[in-house]
Amino acid sequence: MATGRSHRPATRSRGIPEATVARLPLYLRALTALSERSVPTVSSEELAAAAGVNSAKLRKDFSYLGSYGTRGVGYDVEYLVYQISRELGLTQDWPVVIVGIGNLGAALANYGGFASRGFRVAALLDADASLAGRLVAGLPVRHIDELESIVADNQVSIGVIATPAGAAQEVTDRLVGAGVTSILNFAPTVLSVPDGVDVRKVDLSIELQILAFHEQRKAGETEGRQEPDGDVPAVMPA
Ligand SMILES: NC(=O)c1ccc[n+]([C@@H]2O[C@H](COP(=O)([O-])OP(=O)(O)OC[C@H]3O[C@@H](n4cnc5c(N)ncnc54)[C@H](O)[C@@H]3O)[C@@H](O)[C@H]2O)c1
Repeated sequence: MATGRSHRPATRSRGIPEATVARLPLYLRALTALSERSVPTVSSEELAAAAGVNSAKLRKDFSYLGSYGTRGVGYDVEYLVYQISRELGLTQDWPVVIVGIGNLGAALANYGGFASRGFRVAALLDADASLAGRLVAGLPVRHIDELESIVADNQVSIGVIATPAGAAQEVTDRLVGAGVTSILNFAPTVLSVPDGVDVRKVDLSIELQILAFHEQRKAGETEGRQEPDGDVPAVMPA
């Protein structure tokens, strides 16, 4: 979910809808798995199932890329990997900085999936001077006061925030002031950013709360089925 003050259009350049953009990484993950198994072609139905998407939607999404597949053969896996990677801007490297190297920041720094997808961790930054110089995932933690020079020297355009919520806006302002235009925010707070800056928010606790909601409903349905006459709902509606 994008947050912040900036109003982003519903479609991106070349008229690709945001909803399609959001599914491209799902197709890419499924296609990469096929590519690793040296599978040359894939049908829209197979790929849709692997990506967890409806196949008509997949065909529509691929039509925005100008990719229609070949009847009876399907889509060329390698070419589609290239096309989607290019569309997502993954054919170039994106240096990122991670700010806040506590439990989460260190776990993110150790996550191999960034580098393998072209997101090079340029620096790890923290306000705690006692952490400076400590190696995390092979990189020395650097003091937040170095943020501006690191962003400029490495042409960083993506910042990852893993600080406590109370520090996240201040860190955002510094990142934006230094020239960062995309932020991945793990802190549980809404960030304000100027136009032209994209913010994506990741919050596992929100995902868990949604699962809790579904669990509660499932439990209610099961208990409801167990009622002898089924008249009395196990969970009273709010
Ligand atoms: N999105 C999620 O799913 C998810 C999951 C876990 C944690 N979190 C959030 O991630 C954040 C970090 O959690 P944690 O457990 O790693 O906390 P932590 O206390 O272990 O680490 C926070 C780090 O941020 C640093 N910091 C504080 N202010 C700073 C500033 N102004 N500039 C730079 N660094 C600063 C601290 O020195 C510390 O090293 C919290 O906001 C937490 O709520 C989110």
